[in-house]
Amino acid sequence: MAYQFPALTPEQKKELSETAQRIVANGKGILAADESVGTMGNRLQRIKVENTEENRRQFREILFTVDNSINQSIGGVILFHETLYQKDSQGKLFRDILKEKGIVLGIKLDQGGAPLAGTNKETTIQGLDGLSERCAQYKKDGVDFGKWRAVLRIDKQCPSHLAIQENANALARYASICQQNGLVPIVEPEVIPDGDHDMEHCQYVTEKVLAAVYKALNDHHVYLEGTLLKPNMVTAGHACTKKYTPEQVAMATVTTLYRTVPAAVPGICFLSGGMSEEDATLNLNAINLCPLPKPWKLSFSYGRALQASALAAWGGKAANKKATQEAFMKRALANYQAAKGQYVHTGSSGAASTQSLFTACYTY
Ligand SMILES: O=P(O)(O)OC[C@@]1(O)O[C@H](CO)[C@@H](O)[C@@H]1O
Repeated sequence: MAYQFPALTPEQKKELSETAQRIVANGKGILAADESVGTMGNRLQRIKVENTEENRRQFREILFTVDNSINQSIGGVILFHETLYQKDSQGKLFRDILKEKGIVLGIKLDQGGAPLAGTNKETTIQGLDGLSERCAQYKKDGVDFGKWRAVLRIDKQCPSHLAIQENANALARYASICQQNGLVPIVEPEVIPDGDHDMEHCQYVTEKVLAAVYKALNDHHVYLEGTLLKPNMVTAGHACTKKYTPEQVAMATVTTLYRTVPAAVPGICFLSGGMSEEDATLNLNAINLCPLPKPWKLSFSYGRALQASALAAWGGKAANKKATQEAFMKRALANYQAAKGQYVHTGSSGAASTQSLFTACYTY
């Protein structure tokens, strides 16, 4: 079939693929600091801090003003709309602080779930209306990548064929719109860990979901070299009684990716999905040591697993800035090492780093 209507110019493709590669270069990963106001409220509630714009700003200021050497382990930061336009206490925009560190700016573009009628409470994700205009504005404001999270659940009759197809199509449409506006799309189809299913069942479902996503991306003429994938690791459900080692998780995860994700994709940055900080690091390390072909960079785009210790150390008090930054830096460094398969667990982790960060039905 002749290719008569190219979607992107060679210059656009070059920019997109260079940006994607930069984010995951040399063991770097992503800090997912794009919690919506509601999600951030849940995080702050755990440490008994009120969910005000000022408190959200203060915590994020502490993270973003960490030592410049953070740029060795963090290649990109995903922001929520509010944060992109916030400033530090000296009046400097967060986005300028991050850019000066050489960190690529990303933005959450999805706008929450809507029910798919006739299914077992499944959803599709909203945010396609006006997306092109939003992307164009964000690009002007210094953003170079986007994120869209679709949620799939394992349950009776779930995920349904409809939910898989509908979410794959929305992800592909979003990815195409991002690329038209010069943003690298992070494609995030998350199979959430709710349920008592075993790891093998998660593998079966994740393979079906990813295969549908890559078919849809191809149908929408998405340039894979200018994308990043943000998948779940293949794990047992949170309530499953059978336990699996990081090596078993790694084998199931890489097998799944090898069967479904084209080698043209430069990087796969896992979400942490409620794993403890330490488990997320150990699993990523095992994934990078897995003896299967791995044509992509295998890195992280963690929200909870990069911020839990830092949030606990902060506790809403400015006086805890140093301890908060140390906790964040420690996790960033550990995951950078894991992205190279060089993490060595020392056994000196704090209590917060081994605590499960699971939230039931984590759908927003
Ligand atoms: O699973 P984690 O690593 O905590 O977060 C993954 C993530 O995609 O889900 C959150 C909710 O959309 C976002 O804040 C974040 O980017």
